[in-house]
Amino acid sequence: MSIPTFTLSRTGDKIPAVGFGSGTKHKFEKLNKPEYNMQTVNPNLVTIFTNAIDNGFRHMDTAEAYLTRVDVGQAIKDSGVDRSKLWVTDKYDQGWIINGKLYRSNTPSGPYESLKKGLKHMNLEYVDLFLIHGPYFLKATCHVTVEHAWRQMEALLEEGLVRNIGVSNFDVPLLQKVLKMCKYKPQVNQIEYHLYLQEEKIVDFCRENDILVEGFAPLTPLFADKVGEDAPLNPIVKELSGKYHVEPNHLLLRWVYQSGVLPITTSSNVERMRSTFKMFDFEIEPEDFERLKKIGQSFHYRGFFRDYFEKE
Ligand SMILES: NC(=O)C1=CN([C@@H]2O[C@H](COP(=O)(O)OP(=O)(O)OC[C@H]3O[C@@H](n4cnc5c(N)ncnc54)[C@H](OP(=O)(O)O)[C@@H]3O)[C@@H](O)[C@H]2O)C=CC1
Ligand SMILES: O=C1Nc2ccccc2C1=O
Repeated sequence: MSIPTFTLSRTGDKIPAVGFGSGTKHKFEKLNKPEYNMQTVNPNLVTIFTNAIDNGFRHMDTAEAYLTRVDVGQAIKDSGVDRSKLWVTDKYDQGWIINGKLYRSNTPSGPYESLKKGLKHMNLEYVDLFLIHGPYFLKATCHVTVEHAWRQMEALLEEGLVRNIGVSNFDVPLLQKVLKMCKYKPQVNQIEYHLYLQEEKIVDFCRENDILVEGFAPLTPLFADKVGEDAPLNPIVKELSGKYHVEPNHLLLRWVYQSGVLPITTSSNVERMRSTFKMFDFEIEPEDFERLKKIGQSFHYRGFFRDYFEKE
C-alpha cells in the first residue's frame, strides 16, 4: 500500500499524508501512571505504537510534553521498519497555560537541549520534523523568547539533527513574528483543525507562505461528549458515509485531507488503525465537500487552548 504524501517547500521532503499521534489519550496513559516517566517505557503504549506501524502508519507524531518519545522510539525499533521509511515528528515543550493553570517547560533552556534529550530517549540520530509545540513564551514557563527558540531550531537544522522545522498552535501574529526574523521559515504549523474549526485565517496565511498545515483532533465532529448529541453535521455525515461506502471517521479524515491539511489522528484499536487508509480510496465530490464545509461553519467547537485562541 502506498500512502500519498505532502511535499515540504524548502527541502522537497515528502511527508506521509496521515500521521499517528502519541499524545492525547496516550499522553494520559503515561502521565497518570507514576511508575512511568519520560525515560521508561510503558509496554502498553509500545504495543499500540508498534501496531500502528505494523498496520501501515509511516508517520509518527510525538512530543516532549507527552512523555511518549521513549515509547515511540521503542516501537520504531520493534517494528523492524527501516528508519528511512518512517517519518518522525517531535515537539519542544515550552510550557503551558491550560484552563488558567501554569505548567513549566520540561526544558526551560529551549529546543536545542530538548531535542538532544529527545534523540537519546527515542534512540534516533535525527527527526524528520521538529516543532515548537505551543505559543506560551512566558518567563514563568521557559527561559527563551520565541525568537531565541527559533534560533535554536535553526541551529538544530544546520547541524542535521532535524530535517525540517516548524511550529504548532501558532496564530498569524506569532507566525509573522517568526517570519520576520528567521533564516529558515517554518515548514509546518500543526493546529486543531476539523469541520467545526476550519481556521481559515491561519490556513490561508500558511498557504500564502508555503507552510503546510497539519490538523490535530480531526475526528472531533464524531464525539457527542464534545460537540453534543444534536450537532449539525450528524445527518450529513451519516448520509455521505452511506453514499461513499465508508465509515464516518474516513469521511472526516478525507475532508481534512481534501482541504489540503494533513490530519494527525490516533487510535488504540487495531481494526481502526488498519482501516484508516480507506481515506485515500475515495474522493468527496465538490458539491458534497462544500455542503460539509458550510454546515461545519454553522457551529464552532475548539477543544484545545481556548485560553490562548479565544481570549478576545
Ligand atoms: N500540537 C498539539 O498541540 C496537539 C497535537 N495532537 C496530536 O494529534 C493526535 C491526535 O489527536 P486526537 O484529538 O486524539 O485525534 P482524533 O480526532 O483522531 O481522535 C482520536 C480519538 O478518536 C477515537 N476514535 C478513532 N476512530 C474512531 C471511530 N471510528 N469512532 C469513534 N472513536 C474513534 C480514538 O479512540 P480509539 O482508541 O477507541 O480508537 C481516539 O481516542 C494526538 O495524539 C497528538 O499526537 C493532539 C492535540 C494537541
Ligand atoms: O496531544 C496533546 N494533548 C495535549 C494536552 C495539552 C497540551 C498539549 C497537548 C497535546 O499536544
